[in-house]
Amino acid sequence: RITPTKRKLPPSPWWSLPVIGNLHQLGPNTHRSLHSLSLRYGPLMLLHLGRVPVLVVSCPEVTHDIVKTHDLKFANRQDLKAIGIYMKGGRDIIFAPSGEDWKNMKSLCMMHLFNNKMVRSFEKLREEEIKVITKKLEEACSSSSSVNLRKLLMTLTNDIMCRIILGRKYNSEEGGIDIKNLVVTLHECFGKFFVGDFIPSLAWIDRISGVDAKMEDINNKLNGFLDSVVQEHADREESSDFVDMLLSIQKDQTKRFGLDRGDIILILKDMFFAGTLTNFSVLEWTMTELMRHPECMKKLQDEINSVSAHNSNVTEKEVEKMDYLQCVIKEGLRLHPAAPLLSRISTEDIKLKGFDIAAGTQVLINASSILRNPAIWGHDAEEFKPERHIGSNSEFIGNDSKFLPFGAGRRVCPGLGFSIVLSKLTLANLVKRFNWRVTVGPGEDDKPDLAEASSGIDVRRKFPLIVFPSLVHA
Ligand code: HEM
Repeated sequence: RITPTKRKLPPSPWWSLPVIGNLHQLGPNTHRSLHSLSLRYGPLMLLHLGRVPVLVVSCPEVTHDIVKTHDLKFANRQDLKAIGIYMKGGRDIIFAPSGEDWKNMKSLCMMHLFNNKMVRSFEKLREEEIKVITKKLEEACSSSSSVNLRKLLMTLTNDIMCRIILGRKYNSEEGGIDIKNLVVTLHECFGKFFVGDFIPSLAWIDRISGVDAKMEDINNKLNGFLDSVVQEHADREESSDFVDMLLSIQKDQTKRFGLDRGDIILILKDMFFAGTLTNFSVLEWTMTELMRHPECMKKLQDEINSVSAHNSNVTEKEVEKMDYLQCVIKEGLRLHPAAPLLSRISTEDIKLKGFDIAAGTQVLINASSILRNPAIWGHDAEEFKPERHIGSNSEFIGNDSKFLPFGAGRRVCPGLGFSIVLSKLTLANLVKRFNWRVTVGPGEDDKPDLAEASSGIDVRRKFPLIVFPSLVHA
């Protein structure tokens, strides 16, 4: 290990308090506070959150070192109390340390859910569900009533995921438990401040304040619900969805890699936990930006109409020909990455940009700060400008460390292909069929706001996007 006296440490804010360290310098939107601090202390900055050293990275060069060059040494994520409650000692994909089990589970999801062929096979299902929401929007148009677009998009993405993963929809309209409400509450619990994570000697405060118990409670509810769904599948003959596939692997004794009921529940929980809020949030933010930039909305409408001239819904084949749509989605994700902070932990002592980083240092890559950096994106970095992506080589997969809305390296998001197809199809249909306003009639300031709210993991609009749609060809 590097001896403390010889260490060259990254800059730290000078105002660090006893016991809490730099905790008081973080506001409710952590990615924003970290960005402001990095403007003063540089793109590689060491904070002390209570007793925990946290390296904050806000530049693509060091990000590349972490997620590519030294990927193996940064392959694990930080260990938090909420994660312990979520995993209950089991094996999952999002938080588990990288190793054989994690690799097998991730490959299993890639093979049976997220490879290109599987993603394409869900085309009809996606188109059916999009028709359901366009019908609801048409009804709102005819009665000139407002629509909570967040609620609609959340239902859409959740219904699609439920059908693909669990075989049918689980929402309040279908009766019974609404899985998305459980997932949203679980996310909110992750966003709560667990004192014990940073000041272990004060961990008792979490028990008294009830954050532990609330998280345990919601986690148990979600586990219980998923367990009952798995049992329903185990009790029937037919085999058609992802749960059936997981159960068949569990039964197959010849497989090198075995799954038990706890593993199956954790994999399913991961899919909903990682896929629910991210998907709708990207769509809600992109619609927000399009409504704030009518010239971009018009350009997108023109592209969609030129490729998809008929009167019915846009299809996936058509969407693939739309270059500007791709730029719009990239720009939406650039300004509003659903997961603005990528979490890692160093497993060995290492040098980064000449600084000594000790093993066990938590690392937060501030993807959102990199995605808005004027030195990278130009003086108009804060502006929504899809044209900046025309001819760009930055792919969603994380080949370019300045554009990492889905992360990169071995921990890259496995659901990205699925999400991009869904985002494109949904957006194309919403924009082709409807005009959008935030007020009933022509208003002076007809623009949705950009206020953010962070749950600690994701960043969504602070207030749901309430809109008045009208039919384009009315
Ligand atoms: C627009 C939608 C989405 C966005 C923006 C997004 C973004 C991300 C990001 C930034 C990460 C962290 C990557 C890293 O640390 O390098 C991640 C991880 C992950 N995502 Fe997504 N995601 C989306 C949709 C989904 C969906 C639909 C699923 C599954 C149904 C999913 C499953 C996962 C899983 C399992 C991980 C953990 C991967 C690992 O640790 O190896 N995501 N996602």
